[in-house]
Amino acid sequence: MTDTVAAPAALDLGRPWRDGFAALGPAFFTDLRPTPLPSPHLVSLNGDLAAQLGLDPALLADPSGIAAFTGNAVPEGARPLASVYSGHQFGVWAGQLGDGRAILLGGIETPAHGVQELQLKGAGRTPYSRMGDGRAVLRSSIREYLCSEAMHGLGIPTTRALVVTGSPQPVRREEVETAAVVTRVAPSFVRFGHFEHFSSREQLGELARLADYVIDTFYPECRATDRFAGNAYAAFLEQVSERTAAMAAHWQAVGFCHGVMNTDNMSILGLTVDYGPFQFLDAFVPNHVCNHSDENGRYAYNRQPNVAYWNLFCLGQALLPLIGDQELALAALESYKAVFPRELETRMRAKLGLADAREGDRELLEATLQLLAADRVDYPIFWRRLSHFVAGGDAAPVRDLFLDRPGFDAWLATYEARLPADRAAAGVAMLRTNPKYVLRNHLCELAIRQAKLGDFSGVDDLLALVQSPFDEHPAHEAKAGFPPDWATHIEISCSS
Ligand SMILES: Nc1ncnc2c1ncn2[C@@H]1O[C@H](COP(=O)(O)OP(=O)(O)OP(=O)(O)O)[C@@H](O)[C@H]1O
Ligand SMILES: [Mg+2]
Repeated sequence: MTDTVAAPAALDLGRPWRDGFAALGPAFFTDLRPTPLPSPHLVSLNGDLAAQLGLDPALLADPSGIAAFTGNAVPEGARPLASVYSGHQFGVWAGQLGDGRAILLGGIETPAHGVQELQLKGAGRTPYSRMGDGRAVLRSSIREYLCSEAMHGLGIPTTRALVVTGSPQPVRREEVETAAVVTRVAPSFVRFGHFEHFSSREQLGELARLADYVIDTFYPECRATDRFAGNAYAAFLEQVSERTAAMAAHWQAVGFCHGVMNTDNMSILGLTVDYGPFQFLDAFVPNHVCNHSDENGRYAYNRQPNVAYWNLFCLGQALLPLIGDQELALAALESYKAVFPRELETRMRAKLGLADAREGDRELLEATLQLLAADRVDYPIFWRRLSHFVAGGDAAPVRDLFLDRPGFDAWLATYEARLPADRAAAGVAMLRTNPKYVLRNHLCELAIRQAKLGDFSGVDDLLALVQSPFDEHPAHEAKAGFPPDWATHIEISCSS
């Protein structure tokens, strides 16, 4: 008699699966199953998101759930696949890339959020892995999981993260680490790079098919537009430009550095996607570069808005065969230049507690940022302390952040004169705009160190904090404080 190991029963998520991306056909992906990992275990489960998706958290955390979200068993009804895309990396055409370690399970119908796709990141090699091992390490998976939810908690469009599982399987990076899989959730994982792929190969039928799918599913208003002489593809480019502008404005306002804004990491839905070497600013250093692999500082914090436009330009070029007229494509991209500054001003005005727009606001904002940059003031702490001051507190905790006290006093006088009459109300609004808890690098680092020792409580604690970043969490006061000195020495690279 031979030993047979019974395959784990396929998990039934209890939600209908919908063929969205998969219906595009085989030119767009390769059907394949994830590669199993040994002895999988739960690292952290996002119960809030599970509930929003209509999934039973207990089911996800039981052995069949862990097997499914590690890629060891395919859920009933899912159709796993890896998609092909191309892209510009660090400003250079990189040719074909694709999901080298991400496997899409498919889309599920949710009770309140339409169809949401589930994707496993780190689920094994695919035809697009090139030299890679198809894996993600525990460290980077925890960072992605927490940051997705931190962005969502801040109201920033993003892919979400449902669960992280880990395995003792060694994975070689700068040192030997262990494997993990993060399950991401989004209405679609289509990137600019998907369009660039088919356009660069002059596969115009596929290009149109992809654009039509994305427009009909996510931008149906483009079909009925009277803009651009009714050109739906130009209207689509304009919509994507506007969403990307809104996303970039959010990033700048909150002090988020993405780190790898390659066109293959730009979502066609304007979601923040691919959390690798990201960082939330500690000190306000406008040209801060968070990715240690980015030697030329292409993706520095203050370059992100221009890079987003550059990336949109690549998308525009890719869509040109469909739009059919270069002038129309350029006109569609123009919206970025109008929407980004408007969105940024709106966000920054909210951070300052200014409900309405007035003459001189731009100068006030410029002066604020110059003062912060000159003294490399801690960005989140400045805004939070300012919020408390406006809500009725003392100015001293804000003033203490600056070396240039006369400069600060002069700024404060201008600012106070501009504040609305109802300062208390402005202060309350500011406390809901300027987060107390930000997923700083050192907080991730501490939770990761603990997780590597098998204790995942630090991950769960941080998840709870970043999911309600504007609330007080008295037991975690220290996590709202200044970063320790060692935080400046944390080196985050593309290695993940
Ligand atoms: N360990 C790996 N194994 C296989 N392919 C990889 C690996 N790491 C990255 N890649 C691939 O290299 C390309 C660029 O990687 P990048 O770091 O932008 O993406 P990623 O972090 O893997 O994934 P995503 O963009 O889906 O979040 C992508 O095609 C990606 O799939
Ligand atoms: Mg990527």
